Amino acid sequence: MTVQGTTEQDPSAPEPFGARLRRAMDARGPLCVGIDPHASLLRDWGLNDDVAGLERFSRTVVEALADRVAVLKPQSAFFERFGSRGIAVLERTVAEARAAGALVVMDAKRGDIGSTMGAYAAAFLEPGSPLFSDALTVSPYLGFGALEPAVAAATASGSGLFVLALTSNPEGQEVQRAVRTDGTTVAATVLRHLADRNAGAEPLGSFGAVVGATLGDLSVFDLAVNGPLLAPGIGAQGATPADLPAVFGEAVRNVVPSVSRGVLRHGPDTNGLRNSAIGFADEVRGAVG
Ligand SMILES: O=C(O)c1cc(=O)[nH]c(=O)n1[C@@H]1O[C@H](COP(=O)(O)O)[C@@H](O)[C@H]1O
Repeated sequence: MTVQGTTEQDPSAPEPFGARLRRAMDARGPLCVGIDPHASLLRDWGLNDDVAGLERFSRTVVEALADRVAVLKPQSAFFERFGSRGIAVLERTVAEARAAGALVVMDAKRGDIGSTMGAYAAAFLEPGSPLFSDALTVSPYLGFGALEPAVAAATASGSGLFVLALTSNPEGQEVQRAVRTDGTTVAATVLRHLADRNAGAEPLGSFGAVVGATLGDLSVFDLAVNGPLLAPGIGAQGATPADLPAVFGEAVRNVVPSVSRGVLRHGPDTNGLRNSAIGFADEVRGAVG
């Protein structure tokens, strides 16, 4: 309910993801490290490409980083490839990372018709679910409105979404930069929906966009969605923290740069992982101010 221009908060409502993320970014620096247990990384770490190797890898990343980086982002595919035992490792990874103080963004890129989207929302955004996470990556390419059950679940549980808008891979452009009959691009439409969802939220909305750090000048897009901008592509895909101001302009203050292999290649030594993450976080602070 709105009273004299302020929004009355239900004191029993969970704190929204956007507020929790802003605090974590201020306290720990704006950095997300991806947990992507590639078979090649398991090998490089001296681990077998099996469930035990997956568990050791994920535990090591959580032990090294969950008490110091703002966000950890497990990539579900690398766990799913081991079937139910891999999913069990993912469940433990999420729980242990959250218990150690990191916000967990589940990178599962889900998106389906609304009635099925409700089941994905139940899996990742409802408290009590074994894979409950602070936020989920979702695809709007069945229509932004099809994501409504996830928006509703996130609002109820104080979690968030990161909606694919302008992805870091070059192939994304044929879909995302396609021009609609009204002359706007598909990506601009996704960004506008996000701005609507986040209107009035303080200090930051809970509905973020995924916008690749690899994309060069994005000034034709209105990135002022009052929500976080998850920016993968730093490190292995060639972008650097120094690129962020030129890519994001004024919106850079809401960017959460994301690095996976660029940090993970410094394992299994926990100090190697920590120093790499600290190095990226310092570079981001230097570039963003
Ligand atoms: O949603 C994502 O995180 C994502 C979106 C995108 O546009 N590009 C992108 O690379 N990602 C993910 O970010 C991670 C990038 O990993 P690195 O290239 O190793 O840093 C992978 O887990 C990708 O699936």
